[in-house]
Amino acid sequence: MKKYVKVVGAVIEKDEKILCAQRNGEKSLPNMWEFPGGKIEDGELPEAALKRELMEEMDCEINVLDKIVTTVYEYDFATIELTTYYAEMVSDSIVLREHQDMKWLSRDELDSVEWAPADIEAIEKIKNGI
Ligand SMILES: Nc1nc2c([nH]c(=O)n2[C@H]2C[C@H](O)[C@@H](COP(=O)(O)OP(=O)(O)OP(=O)(O)O)O2)c(=O)[nH]1
Repeated sequence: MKKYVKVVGAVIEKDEKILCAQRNGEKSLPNMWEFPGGKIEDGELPEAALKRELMEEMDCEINVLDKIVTTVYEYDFATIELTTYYAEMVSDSIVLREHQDMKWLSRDELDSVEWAPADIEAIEKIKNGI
């Protein structure tokens, strides 16, 4: 059976723009865009996992706000359960430690990059202001 992996993603909004991060070319889903975050460890609360991942990946402290949606998506390499949360930055800067690029996009611009398929449901909700 395929691996079932629980993942959290942060939808960080600042000045009406949303932080979008581009995956590394050597990883699964190469060059695709996603929300920063990652796998929940055993016994970890989703919100704590999100704060930890943002520190590890972007050297960025966040406050986790409302949950957006949980989507289960079956890739060929794993089944991913992605839960997205709105979040706000506490730190005022970002250091890209794992992603190859980042962009701040308005809701209207979100379709201008190629999102990981598991993210599409969240993108639709965000575009509709949910
Ligand atoms: N962080 C994050 N991961 C996502 C999103 N959408 C999506 O399909 N994923 C997938 C990519 C990865 O397979 C997995 C998250 O794993 P990870 O971030 O901890 O680890 P990773 O990039 O090294 O992934 P992997 O190469 O081990 O598969 O979830 C998203 O919006 N944010």
